[in-house]
Amino acid sequence: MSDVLELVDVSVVRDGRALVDRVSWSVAEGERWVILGPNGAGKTTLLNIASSYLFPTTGTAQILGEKLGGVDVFELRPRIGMAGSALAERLPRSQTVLQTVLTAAYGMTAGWQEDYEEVDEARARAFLDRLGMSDHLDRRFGTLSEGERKRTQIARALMTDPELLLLDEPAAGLDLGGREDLVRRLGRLARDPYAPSMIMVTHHVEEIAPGFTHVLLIRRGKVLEAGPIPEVLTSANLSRCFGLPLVVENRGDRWTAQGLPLT
Ligand SMILES: Nc1ncnc2c1ncn2[C@@H]1O[C@H](COP(=O)(O)OP(=O)(O)OP(=O)(O)O)[C@@H](O)[C@H]1O
Repeated sequence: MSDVLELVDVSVVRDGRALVDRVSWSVAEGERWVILGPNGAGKTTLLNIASSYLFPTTGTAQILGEKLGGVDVFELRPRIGMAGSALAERLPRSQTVLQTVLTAAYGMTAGWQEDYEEVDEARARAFLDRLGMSDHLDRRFGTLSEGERKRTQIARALMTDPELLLLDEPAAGLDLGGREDLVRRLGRLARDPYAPSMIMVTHHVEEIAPGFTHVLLIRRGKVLEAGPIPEVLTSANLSRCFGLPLVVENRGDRWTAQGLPLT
């Protein structure tokens, strides 16, 4: 298996502070990673490097076999699918759901044209169907609920047939039903052998979908642990990561975590 992402001794320094501090991390083809850590730990910073939008201050980052700094990022970016609130803010609110997904095939966030290929439209419809959005194809993106918006974004991220899929807090802001619906859909995607390698940022172990294979725990810019979920996602490691005593439980193929009561 080849690496889709390889960070060696990567730091990102801003105003004299390391947001990400000497991180070495490899993601092999087919792996599905979760990045877990408290607010401000550096999760989004890591994802921004993986998406080629942020270059390390020191260290080297290789994405899909290409070294950041030595490759034209405009050739690299279509190979990476992204869904997250930063991107959602750039999507025009007046575009329909179908248009929102279809424009991704042309590397755009906007610019509806009449001459999109039928084959692209069929693909967009199929991805939206998979994400449970078939009933909303003509709805304006700006009128969607948070959950519908997240699912549209994931369909959009898949549209370019990416080799690496990056999801930044896909379940943030969803109610219980919305979260569980999304986790089921992400689980189906994660278990699909033809789906791209995946990296998902989250704050909650409850949002880890079945089929995800690895977890990276980050705190204050440093990687605490990284490896297969059953080995790394322990009460001791999660307590260290979030800075308070936590009990992690695994039921079936899902995870929960609870703080111990104050004495
Ligand atoms: N451009 C910047 N200049 C200075 N500090 C920054 C910059 N971007 C991010 N930071 C800081 O870097 C730290 C890590 O930010 P990052 O967004 O990666 O954390 P995160 O783990 O994704 O947090 P959250 O869970 O709250 O989204 C934070 O303290 C943030 O305030």
